[in-house]
Order: sequence, then structure tokens, then C-alpha cells
Amino acid sequence: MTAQILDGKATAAAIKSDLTARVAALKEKGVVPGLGTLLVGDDPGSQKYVAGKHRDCAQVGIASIQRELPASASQQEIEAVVHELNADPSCTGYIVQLPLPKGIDENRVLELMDPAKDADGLHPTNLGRLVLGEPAPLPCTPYGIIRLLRRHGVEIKGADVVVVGRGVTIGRPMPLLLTRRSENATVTQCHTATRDLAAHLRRADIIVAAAGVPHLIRPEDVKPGAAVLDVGVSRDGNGKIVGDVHPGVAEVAGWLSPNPGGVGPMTRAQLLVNVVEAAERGAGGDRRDG
Ligand SMILES: Nc1nc2c(c(=O)[nH]1)N[C@@H](CN(C=O)c1ccc(C(=O)N[C@@H](CCC(=O)O)C(=O)O)cc1)CN2
Repeated sequence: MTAQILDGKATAAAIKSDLTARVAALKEKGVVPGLGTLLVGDDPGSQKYVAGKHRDCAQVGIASIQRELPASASQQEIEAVVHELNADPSCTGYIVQLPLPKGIDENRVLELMDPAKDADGLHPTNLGRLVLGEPAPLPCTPYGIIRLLRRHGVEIKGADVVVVGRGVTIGRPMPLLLTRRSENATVTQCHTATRDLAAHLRRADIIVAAAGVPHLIRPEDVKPGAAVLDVGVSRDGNGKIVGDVHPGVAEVAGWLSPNPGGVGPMTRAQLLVNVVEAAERGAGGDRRDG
């Protein structure tokens, strides 16, 4: 193993320690930040992620509001909970855990959220603000990745970055963040119809692998010294995570995010950042104790 580790657990712990102080300061002013989650169905992965989000909240002093619906819930029932969370003054920010069950119009649900309470940064208004360069809550995994790179001193400015994947949580927003003037990277977005993925990967200084294809990124396709972020989550027969990055990449890359322990904890930490920032801005209406 030659690659240095992009340690998401340690970086997330530092972010959470800073947030603990900010939450305490808010509470002194009578403001209690609250994260709401809406989980629909019984997917074990989603249940685990939502449980982790609430554990994190407890650690930093954020209040938890948990809403659950069965997999059989209708579009209308889901939308009713969204309206409820929009109106709940104890809820500073919330997320709808994705994916939603088949047959549900996910975009319509996201559009109904109050953009001021969008803790994921995935509401169309907030994605639009990001495109326009206006202040907005930042999508958690993409911004978590940028903070992970910054913290480890990986040069982003001028870097050739290849993002593999175009999903709504990572692939789509990642280039938007990387090409902001604060980052100034040059980005190539690859996807299932990319003709010669290996050719793109081989010239990348930074690879963000978010395709959900086990071991898609092979050692022979990585430029020596490159930073490689493994965002893919597939499961083997025993339920163990298999990432998008082949283990042999550790011998070639300069930097590698472990999976688990890399990008996942950063996603969760950034979610808390968005909730605290929303509380600092005064989202949620009157959230004073008593
Ligand atoms: N509304 C959202 N839905 C989904 C998002 C999202 O950002 N917002 N992203 C993923 C799931 N996700 C957050 O919800 C998420 C995934 C993984 C982790 C994490 O901490 N993973 C651990 C490993 C956990 C395990 O063992 O299974 C790690 O990487 O160390 C956190 C959040 C899809 N849905």
C-alpha cells in the first residue's frame, strides 16, 4: 500500500467537534437546531444511514425528528409528511432519504420541500442557486469530498478531475462544486455511455468514482500519484461493502479514500453543517426553547 489515506472518519470528527461548539452557542441564544428525516420503506441500507444521521445529531446536540412510512405509502402520504416537516418550527432542516420506493415521483417530493429547510442541498432551487453562484446549502457528499481533499492538502486548483457517475446526490452536483472559482478544477464527467473510460481515467489527477459498479476503477487505469475517491456502495453476498475502486489501486494512487471510512462519514458531517447553518440563518421559524 503506497497511497496515503483520505481519512473521512477523522475529518468528520473534526467537523463535528466544531459543530458541537456552534450548536452550544445557538442554544445559549435559545435556538435548538433540529434535523428531520423521512424514511419510506424498509431498505436495510437506508435504515442504517438514517440511524447514523440521528446518532451524529445526538453527538453534537442537534434535536432529531424522525418520520417513517411503510414501503406501500402513496405519493400523497409522502407529500403530507413533507408539508408537515415544512411547517414544523422545531425542524431546522430535513432530508428525504433516497431512493424512494418504485412508483413514487421522487422529483416531485423534493420540489415540495421548503428550500430553506433542504439539508441535502438537492432542492431544484438550491441546485439552481449553485449553478448561478448564489449562496445555498451544498450537496453533502460532493462538498464532503472537497473538504476531505482540502484537509489532506490535495491540490484541486487546476487539477484534471474525472467524475464517474451522474446520479442526483453525487455525480450531477460534483462538477458544479469543483468548477466554482473557490476550487477551479477542470472536470470531465463520465458515465455508462462514455466510450473509453480508461483513457479519461489515465490522465486524471483526481478520480471521483460514484458509478456503483464494483471495482470499476482498476490499478492500470490510474495515473501514479492520483487522488482516488471511492464513493460506490455495492454489497457482496455477506453484506460487506464493495466499492467502485479495485484494492490494487492503493499501490498506484497517491491518495485513496477508504470505503467504508472515507466519503460516507463526510456526507453525514456535511449534513449536520447544513442543519446548523440553516439554524444560524434562522430557518425553521421560532425554534426557541420553552
Ligand atoms: N437524501 C439522501 N439520500 C441518500 C444520500 C444522501 O446524501 N441524501 N446518500 C446515500 C446514502 N447516505 C446518506 O443518506 C449515506 C451513505 C453512507 C454513509 C456512511 O457513513 N457509510 C459508512 C459505512 C456504513 C456501512 O457500513 O454500511 C462509511 O462509508 O464509512 C452515510 C450516508 C444514498 N441516499
